[in-house]
Amino acid sequence: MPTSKHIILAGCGNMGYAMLEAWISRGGIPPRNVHVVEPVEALRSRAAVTGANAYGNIDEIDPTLQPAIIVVAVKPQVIAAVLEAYRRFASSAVFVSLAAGVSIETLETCLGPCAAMRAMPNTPASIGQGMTVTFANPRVGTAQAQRAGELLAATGEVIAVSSEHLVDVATAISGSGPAYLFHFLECLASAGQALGLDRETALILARQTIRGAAEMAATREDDPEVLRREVTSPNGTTAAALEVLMGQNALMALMRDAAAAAYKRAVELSRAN
Ligand SMILES: NC(=O)C1=CN([C@@H]2O[C@H](COP(=O)(O)OP(=O)(O)OC[C@H]3O[C@@H](n4cnc5c(N)ncnc54)[C@H](OP(=O)(O)O)[C@@H]3O)[C@@H](O)[C@H]2O)C=CC1
Ligand SMILES: O=C(O)[C@@H]1CCC=N1
Repeated sequence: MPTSKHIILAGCGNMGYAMLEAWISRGGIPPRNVHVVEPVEALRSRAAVTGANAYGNIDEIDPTLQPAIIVVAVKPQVIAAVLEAYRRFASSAVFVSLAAGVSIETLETCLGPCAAMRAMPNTPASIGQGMTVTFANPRVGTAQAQRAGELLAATGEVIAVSSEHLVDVATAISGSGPAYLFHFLECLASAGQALGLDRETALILARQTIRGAAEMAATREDDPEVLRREVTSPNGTTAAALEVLMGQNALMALMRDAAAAAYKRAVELSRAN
């Protein structure tokens, strides 16, 4: 039997669509090989614009279709109910679940014994700048792992971890991380407004500063501390600000608390599912 090239994407909301955009615009995946299942009409139409096949329900798919990979991008709270209809693919396809906190054990409870992976991506996947952390069960064969890895690599960097709980840790750092940065952007712009800039100018300054700093951090191999020190003149303006941010480890403690709260929630979700 020839190897199937078909991919099912179950759920095409924020994260599913970010992946779909990357697969088609950067990953060289022919849209005709992608089958999106999404009940929300507007999201289904958005997916169809990429050229992918779009269905409101898994039962609308050609019953003879044998997908190689099924990417599950529905909310953790509904995944068990959703997977029921996918059991028929459990003996042939590799399942890649993006759901935060949903364990491999839960996936296998829903699907029966199957090749199952967890992948924790983030929304910069849509522009090929994503970070995805993966963990696979032993049923995932070498060829399946390679094909799933290639699919995820179209969205940016991919790292495989050897312990499942590290996927929950990654959820708290890279999965949710873009939201922390977007909030930092909001905060920096708001500070600019408080000091007298209009909102539009404050956002331009904050956005380009974050873009430039992120690019520098990504392209230079120095420790971030080195980059920070380069900005900080002795007794200058940055030192004055960092005294507020770093005094008593203020931002460090806040960041650790925030990430710990995200991790705790991932663990709660794993118990609820
Ligand atoms: N957003 C992010 O940055 C990240 C999200 N994730 C994970 O990705 C998953 C999806 O998150 P996100 O995209 O934000 O959520 P969204 O709610 O934006 O997207 C999920 C979509 O799945 C749809 N859906 C519900 N039931 C089915 C079904 N039976 N078949 C197909 N689709 C269905 C939902 O419809 P309806 O609204 O009607 O229920 C919704 O449109 C979650 O498990 C999350 O943990 C992981 C990393 C990052
Ligand atoms: O907020 C969430 O639960 C999902 C998982 C990581 C990012 N978004």
